[in-house]
Amino acid sequence: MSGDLRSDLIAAAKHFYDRGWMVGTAGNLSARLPDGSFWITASGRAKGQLTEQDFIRMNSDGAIVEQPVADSRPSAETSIHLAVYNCFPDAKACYHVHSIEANLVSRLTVGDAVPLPAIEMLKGLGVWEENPQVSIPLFTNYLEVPKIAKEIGEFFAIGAPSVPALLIRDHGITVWADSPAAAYNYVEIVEYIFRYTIAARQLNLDLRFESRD
Ligand SMILES: CSCCC(=O)C(=O)COP(=O)(O)O
Ligand SMILES: [Zn+2]
Repeated sequence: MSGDLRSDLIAAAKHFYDRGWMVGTAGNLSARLPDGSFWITASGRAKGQLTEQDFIRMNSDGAIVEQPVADSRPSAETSIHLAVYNCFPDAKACYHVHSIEANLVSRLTVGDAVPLPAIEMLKGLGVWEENPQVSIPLFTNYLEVPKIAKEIGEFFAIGAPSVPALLIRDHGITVWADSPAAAYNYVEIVEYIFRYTIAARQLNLDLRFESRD
């Protein structure tokens, strides 16, 4: 049955909603099936109360292949999920949430990449280095979502980022992973790092690495 992944998405959305990251219908989640199609949240649904009827199955060309509720529409940000799946063939889940911290961090950054503090939690995003110097790419939040998706696709066509995540300014994060469980963890880790970044800023902490020499 192709609907099994929806239970993972429902549980994740409920958790993210409870954390305050998917309030007021914000955010969208998708998970990809072995045939390349993916379940994605229908647009405008309350993410803390999803049921299996609140999803639409799309193919890799962006066409609807299964629609449990006739008048539902796929997420307004489906083009971003398509861009991610197109750029990262191993991605099996793509999660997008809106948190206050992500929005604040995007305002603290002038350029097109958010430098991440060199903290242990980076290992959870696959960064196993001494004093890692990594960043999350930051994209402009155009009103026209396909324009955001186009810039994401063009950027990742050049090369994969150090971490499986991106930030859209004044909007929110998107992560991708080889399973729904891993995408869930990536959202939690990125949000932790952003909370850390805001707290460090409030304490006037210098986040650059300092040796004892
Ligand atoms: C108040 S949410 C505004 C739209 C958005 O950014 C979002 O993530 C939810 O859009 P969807 O069409 O997926 O419900
Ligand atoms: Zn959004």
